[in-house]
Amino acid sequence: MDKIILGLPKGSLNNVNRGNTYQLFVDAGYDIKGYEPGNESYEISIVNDLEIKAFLTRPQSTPVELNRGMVDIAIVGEDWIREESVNSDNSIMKLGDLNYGETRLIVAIPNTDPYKSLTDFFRKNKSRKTPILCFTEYPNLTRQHFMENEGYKEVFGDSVPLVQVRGLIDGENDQVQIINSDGATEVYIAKGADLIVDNTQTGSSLKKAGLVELETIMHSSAGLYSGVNCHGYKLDKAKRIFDQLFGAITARKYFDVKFNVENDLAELASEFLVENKFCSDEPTINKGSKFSQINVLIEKNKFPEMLNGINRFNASAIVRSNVKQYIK
Ligand SMILES: Nc1ncnc2c1ncn2[C@@H]1O[C@H](COP(=O)(O)OP(=O)(O)OP(=O)(O)O)[C@@H](O)[C@H]1O
Ligand SMILES: O=P(O)(O)OC[C@H]1O[C@H](OP(=O)(O)OP(=O)(O)O)[C@H](O)[C@@H]1O
Repeated sequence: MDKIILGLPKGSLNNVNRGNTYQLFVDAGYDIKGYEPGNESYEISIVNDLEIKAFLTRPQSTPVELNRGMVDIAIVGEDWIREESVNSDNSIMKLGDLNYGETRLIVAIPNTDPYKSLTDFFRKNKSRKTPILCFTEYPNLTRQHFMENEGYKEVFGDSVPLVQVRGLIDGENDQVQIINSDGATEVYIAKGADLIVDNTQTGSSLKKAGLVELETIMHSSAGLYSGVNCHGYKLDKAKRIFDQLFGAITARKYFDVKFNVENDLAELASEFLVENKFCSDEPTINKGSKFSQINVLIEKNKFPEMLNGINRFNASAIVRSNVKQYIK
């Protein structure tokens, strides 16, 4: 049987301070080699799951690889999937969101500009002689967003903004030019651009460049996606991989807590835990000669409240551990 081919992201989605995909695989129980952040190889091995063959992919190119069947599944930000899908239907399917690598794609301008919105920007630039320049890594989403903007429609109607990707130029409205950037997009404002469209996470890059957000185009986070070749047993396998990864993500929100109460208080303590939803289905009770050990999986943010609550049952030997995997 052919192995399922998995694309793993290079860049921010495998950066210890941003979206540590490597750590996610480790936490999910995969013995993964060649994908350590900052030291990735092009071929990555998952030693304890030989049904998977993994390659490094650049998120920008991942949708193309999924659409052409070069990889069967991949982890990538939704922003790149949408950028690829603007002008055509594709066969990429989202297996599920992984809730990290969260960014927003935004339109930004210099913080000294007077504009209140993109509509305001287009209205106030109606009569200018020079073209409006916008740099971005996401020219398709930018063009779509501009064409849906009230101000753009008022000034330019249905005329399609010009898009330039290196030597390739498309579109008719050369008064609004959207130019492809390969990174460090914020800097284009200092070099003479009017607008940029870029993703932001903490906002520090925008601040450093003296820019402010005008509006949000979309929210993005990392997800597992399948491509044109992912059918039958590969799709089943893909779903199992997603569950295993998502189990590790879910587990990060939980503690595994054990404590002792005297046997005659065990039932009351258990009822208290169920009533307050301080457990998954129900607490597990291990009865000893004098004491019962009670075990619950509890959401981290509920732990302090639970600790207060179990005081009344004279809880002792309270042990709290992190959870590595929780498939609900
Ligand atoms: N600061 C960030 N924090 C978390 N995720 C981010 C951040 N910046 C970008 N991302 C997400 O990571 C994915 C890849 O981003 P991007 O295309 O900017 O490449 P990159 O991570 O900078 O790597 P490269 O060096 O290959 O360009 C996108 O889906 C994006 O939303
Ligand atoms: O809001 P922040 O926390 O500052 O993060 C956002 C920045 O991170 C990414 O850039 P990256 O540093 O990967 O460099 P790049 O622009 O060259 O892609 C992204 O393109 C933004 O510029």
